[in-house]
Amino acid sequence: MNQTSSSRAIRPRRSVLYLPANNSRALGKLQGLACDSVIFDLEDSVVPGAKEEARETLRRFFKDGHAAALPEGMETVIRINPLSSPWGGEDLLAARGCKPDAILIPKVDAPDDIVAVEDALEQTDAPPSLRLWAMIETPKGVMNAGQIARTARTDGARLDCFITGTNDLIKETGVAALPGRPWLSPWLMQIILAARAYGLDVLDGVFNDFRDEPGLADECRDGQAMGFDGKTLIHPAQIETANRAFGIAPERLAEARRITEAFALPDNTDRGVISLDGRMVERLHLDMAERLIEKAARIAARHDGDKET
Ligand SMILES: CC(C)(COP(=O)(O)OP(=O)(O)OC[C@H]1O[C@@H](n2cnc3c(N)ncnc32)[C@H](O)[C@@H]1OP(=O)(O)O)[C@@H](O)C(=O)NCCC(=O)NCCSC(=O)C[C@H](O)C(=O)O
Ligand SMILES: [Mg+2]
Repeated sequence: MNQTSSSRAIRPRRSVLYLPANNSRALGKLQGLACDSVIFDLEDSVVPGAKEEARETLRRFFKDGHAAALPEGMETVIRINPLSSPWGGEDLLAARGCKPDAILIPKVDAPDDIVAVEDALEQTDAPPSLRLWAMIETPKGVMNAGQIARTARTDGARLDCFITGTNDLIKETGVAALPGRPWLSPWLMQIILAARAYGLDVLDGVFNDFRDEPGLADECRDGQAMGFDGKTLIHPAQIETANRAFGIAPERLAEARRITEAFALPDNTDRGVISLDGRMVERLHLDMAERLIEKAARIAARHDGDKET
């Protein structure tokens, strides 16, 4: 069955932090961070000569229980190198052995790149709960985004989330990296549309200037308005800004509650459309309000978990 954006699982992915898998100091910091997800990177932040060391550091991190001890609800993702690269096969085996929540495939050009990883995982009896995330960051990836997202419809599919790789897209296309992303945005919107057509989450690319908080806040605001679920990050200093931008403001939550309460009134239970404060409100708005309330509850649960640790 096709999963639509209103039926997909709700999982806060406001702030998704990359961390080079061979950076032990950064790994040691994770426990105290409030990001919703972490991506342990074996790809671009690790030079070829350090790939094996990075895999080994990651294996130990998971084996010694450090991943299990992360704050409740923090999702763990491992970014492997492409299967077509000299490191991809070993990375996939190492990632599978770590048992993260998801494996992130970079530079996905076409559906076959997802299918190849799914097939390889089948050989290892990977549990059905292991998800796949895909980076859309090449011209072909953008052009084929709909077909790639469509693989999520097949039986046993693992694809769950797209990430836009804006640095690679800028490199591959020569598009200007300007504030407000005027030329990049049409491609980002295309990726968002493809993800939504098949019920996937979709995350915005990184903001490289990690000391420019106002710049990050602007880009997060734009990303949220474009429809992204959250932002990928490179530095702990960026987490709070992303959590705020992709979180749920009290006014939005209050409005959602008013919509659910209005539809629950005896006069309105059988009505498809009602009037609220001079505005038309339909059942699709009720669906949106219910999802927003559930998402707010999941975010609150994340923070309760943070307090306990
Ligand atoms: C960008 C950095 C290299 C900056 O590092 P550094 O100069 O060490 O920063 P600070 O001195 O300000 O760090 C302060 C402390 O915070 C820890 N730290 C830094 N970054 C992280 C992190 N990502 N996760 C956890 N902890 C972190 C430092 O260890 C310091 O701690 P301490 O020493 O105890 O004081 C660095 O931030 C970094 O490496 N970031 C991640 C880079 C990365 O993963 N890049 C690849 C993913 S982005 C990408 O590929 C985009 C995509 O594919 C595309 O195409 O767009
Ligand atoms: Mg990239």
